[in-house]
Amino acid sequence: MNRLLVLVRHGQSDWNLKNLFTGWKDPDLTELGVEEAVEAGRRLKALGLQFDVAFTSNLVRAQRTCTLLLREIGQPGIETFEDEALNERDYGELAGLNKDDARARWGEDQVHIWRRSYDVQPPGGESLKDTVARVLPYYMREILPRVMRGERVLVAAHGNSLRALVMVLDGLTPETIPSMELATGIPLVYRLKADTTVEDKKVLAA
Ligand SMILES: O=C(O)[C@@H](CO)OP(=O)(O)O
Repeated sequence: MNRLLVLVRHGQSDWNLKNLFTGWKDPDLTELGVEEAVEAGRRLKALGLQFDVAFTSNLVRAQRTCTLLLREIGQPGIETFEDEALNERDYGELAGLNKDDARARWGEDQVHIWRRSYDVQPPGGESLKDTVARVLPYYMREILPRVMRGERVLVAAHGNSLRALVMVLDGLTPETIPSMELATGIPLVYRLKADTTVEDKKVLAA
């Protein structure tokens, strides 16, 4: 059985380019972001991968990435579910601030803790732990059962909502997750075992 699960972070957004904390704000893709989404499709196509269903967030950068990728692999319009459970981590009061300005104001270490620690919340926002607490139930309820039925599943989402999933799939811990980064537009191709753990993982980097 297939049990194919592909995770892809959206292509570069306007706010990635401007180095702004984004969270639940809704900027579109840049030209490079569009190209990254198309390139992700090309890499999946080169492996002959096709999908039965796709999941994305309710933010435009992930939705467009999903649409562009599916068009590139010749599957526009397959069943696609949009849900805020897959949204980026909410960056609270940091949203819209420049990351370098934040480092100058609060210090490199504090900003790194807000961005990459497991359980420290940025002011007014979600920690990765909070993000896991909303992404994981959605994965268990909506995504995993389809993978287990042999459907080939695409998830186009965000750096931290996907770090939440990768943490669980790869068995990372609060100590090891801070060094885990997800590049824009690079598909992670998982095959799962019948017991829902990972049989095989490929990172489709250049
Ligand atoms: O700003 C954000 O929403 C995220 C992703 O772009 O940033 P970070 O990598 O700092 O978690």
